[in-house]
Amino acid sequence: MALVGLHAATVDMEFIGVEDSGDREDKQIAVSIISSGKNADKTEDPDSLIFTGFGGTDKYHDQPSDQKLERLNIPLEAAFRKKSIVRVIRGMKDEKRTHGNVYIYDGTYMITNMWQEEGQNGFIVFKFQLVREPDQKPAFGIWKSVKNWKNDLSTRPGLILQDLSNGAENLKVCVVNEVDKENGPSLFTYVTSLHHEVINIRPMVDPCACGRRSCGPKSVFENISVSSSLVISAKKAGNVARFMNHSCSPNVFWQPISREENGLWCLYIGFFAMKHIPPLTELRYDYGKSRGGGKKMCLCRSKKCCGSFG
Ligand SMILES: C[S@@+](CC[C@H](N)C(=O)[O-])C[C@H]1O[C@@H](n2cnc3c(N)ncnc32)[C@H](O)[C@@H]1O
Repeated sequence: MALVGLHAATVDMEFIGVEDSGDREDKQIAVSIISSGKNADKTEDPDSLIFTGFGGTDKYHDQPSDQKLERLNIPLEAAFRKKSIVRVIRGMKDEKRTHGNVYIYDGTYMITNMWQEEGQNGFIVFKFQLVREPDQKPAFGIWKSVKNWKNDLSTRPGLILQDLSNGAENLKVCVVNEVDKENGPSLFTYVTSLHHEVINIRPMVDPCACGRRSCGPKSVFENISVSSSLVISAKKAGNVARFMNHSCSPNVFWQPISREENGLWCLYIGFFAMKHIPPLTELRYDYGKSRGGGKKMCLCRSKKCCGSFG
């Protein structure tokens, strides 16, 4: 199938992608749509939407005449009749943006129904009902939920505590358990900086031997051995990173990093992305395994899960 066109239909950012269907009867079939979420497109249900057909409008975006089964309504009708899959991008107003919408790719849908009805101006419009295919990760639905939670955090499912940081962080750190009845850590202090004993690693300045003027001094670390039993523990106190879970298919990795603070070098644990991480994805790293295999049963549910960790 060759991609025939991606057509802009109205200024509300309603697009449909159309392919040559290879069928003599149905020359073109809709393969993707962008719904602006404005006008008559119903967006309350995150798993379905009603998409309004095209046509019947004038340059002032009024609708002075009926929509007909022509132009872009034809490939939509073909996708309905053939029960073919349509990729959907859904738009939503976002208060942080003064112009336009936020658009989110929401996976595959199927056109399950189409009908005609009287539109706002009294003329006939086409309506297409699209239902999201099952077993897909939430995308638009999550975005909508987060918007609702921002307005009223108590509506968030599994919420135990609204802000674990008690105002110490700019954004609230919610404690949520959607899995079982456990109530989260009882003896835990939220801290935003590392509480540590001074670790005596000092950089020494070494003049470079290359002789070039532009070349500055070299910094080398004083070769002292840090005790091999050095432990950074977040058991009783820590920040949000302390709640990151293990995964056998992690999206971040950890690394010790040293940072100078008031002339002293301090060790931290830094987390770095291993791949592109879409918004609202849980950050998880590989806890590793002790020799002879992990001691805890792993519930990471990734395809590559090896059953245990720790
Ligand atoms: C550093 S805490 C992570 C935060 C923890 N989920 C919590 O609510 O406090 C580590 C503990 O979380 C649990 N955990 C983390 N990842 C897990 C996984 N993939 N499977 C099962 N339990 C896990 C284990 O009980 C582990 O000892």
